[in-house]
Amino acid sequence: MRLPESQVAVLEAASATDERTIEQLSEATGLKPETVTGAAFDLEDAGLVTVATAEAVSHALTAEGETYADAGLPEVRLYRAAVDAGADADPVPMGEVIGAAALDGPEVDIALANYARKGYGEVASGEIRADPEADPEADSEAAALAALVADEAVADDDALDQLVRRGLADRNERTVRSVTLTDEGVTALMEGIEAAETVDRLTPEMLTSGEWRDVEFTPYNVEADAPERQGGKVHILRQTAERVKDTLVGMGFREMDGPHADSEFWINDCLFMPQDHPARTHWDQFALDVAPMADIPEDLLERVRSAHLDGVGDDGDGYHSPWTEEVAREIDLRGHTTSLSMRYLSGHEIGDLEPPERFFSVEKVYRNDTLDPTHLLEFFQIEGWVMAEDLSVRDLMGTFEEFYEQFGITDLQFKPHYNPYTEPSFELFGTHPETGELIEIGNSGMFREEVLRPLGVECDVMAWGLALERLLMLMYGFDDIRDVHGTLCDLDLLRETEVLH
Ligand SMILES: N[C@@H](Cc1ccccc1)C(=O)O
Repeated sequence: MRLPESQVAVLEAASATDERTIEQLSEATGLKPETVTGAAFDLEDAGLVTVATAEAVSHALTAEGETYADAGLPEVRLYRAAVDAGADADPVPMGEVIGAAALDGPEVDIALANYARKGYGEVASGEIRADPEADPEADSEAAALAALVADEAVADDDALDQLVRRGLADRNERTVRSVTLTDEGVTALMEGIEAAETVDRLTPEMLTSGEWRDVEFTPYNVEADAPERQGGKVHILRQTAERVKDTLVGMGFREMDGPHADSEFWINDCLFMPQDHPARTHWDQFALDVAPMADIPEDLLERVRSAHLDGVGDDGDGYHSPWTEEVAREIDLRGHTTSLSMRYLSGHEIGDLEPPERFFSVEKVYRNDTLDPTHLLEFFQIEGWVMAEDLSVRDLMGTFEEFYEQFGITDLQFKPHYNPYTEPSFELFGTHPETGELIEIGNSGMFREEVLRPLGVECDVMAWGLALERLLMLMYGFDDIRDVHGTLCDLDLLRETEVLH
């Protein structure tokens, strides 16, 4: 029988009586594990070996686990310190024992929670008691921890599970394949096997010398285990942002850009947000301690000031509240990209605009929110507006329906809303594909006269700010935005999520 060299090597290293793992065979033959796996599968196809598959579980200490392996589990340290302080006879003040146990920060809570659970004693009204019968030497979690450090097998599954639950160890699973010779394999070996020299890659030398004509090529085995390679790829949020941009360009929009740190004038004042109104802090913007903005167009500044103080039009009315240029010139990180819409609509960005016009941006905004599954301190807003004669709310709704449909979202819901700068205003909602919950995906409306007049716009403008991350949640079913970006992101999720087209 003639077989490729690698198969001959594996066959010779395998045994009819003992299972040999791919790892062992790789060591015995000097071949790479993936080559051995490929050869083993080919030999199995030829009936010469069997390949068995098993899941092997192993545990490795986390950094926290390593710390406790050195210093001792917090609850054990607490018990020892309590006994030293005499708490096995009479209760002792907590503070004293915690100090003596050298427990610090979160370790205190960890120690207390596990102290009671393991029956080391109890803590009540600031005093600690230690059960004289308890034996820290018999602590099964401490024993499992010590065994893991020493690289020894741990038989106590409950203790291991508990370490994993406490975040002190990680559980790893991997597939282990083992090879055994079949009767045919043994016979073939006894009859003698000739190694056919095979070639696994074509080289330029083989081509020039003509040697390629005579060699035997190793067949590809696409099922062979191979090391996983993580190539770089464009972040899913960025991919979606690009798709949103393409979609809006396809709908006839042009892109706006502008400063992330901008004056309150463009962020708030142009939007008819009174300077002393909670709406100004409602954005909870990040204020920057930098020089105020000097170059605000004087005529526009004056018109905006007058809109705030006296209102717009004959029967207009202002806010009757203080308005100062100083506040208007202060710099914040923008809490929305509506600042860009103001810059463009004012004519100061790319000159005066004639209706109809459509603009958008997909850009970062910053808000001092509390982090939770649907909020980050920075996120991407899909800003947009349409300037035209005689726009109605139906145009606004129709535009959203057309836009979201491109992303497979067809169940939009609208809720009346209030913004100081639009009338009427609507919030948009979509249904989360996994949880079925309605989630807010955007805010919109028709800019009011008090916004448009000072900007010098004489026709209607409908506008919106949509959250890119929320769109992503509806498209992919993500339920925690912190998995997708920011410091807590889930790299495996990002690597494995298939891109939707
Ligand atoms: N600025 C609003 C969005 C919006 C833009 C334009 C008009 C209406 C609403 C927000 O951040 O929520």
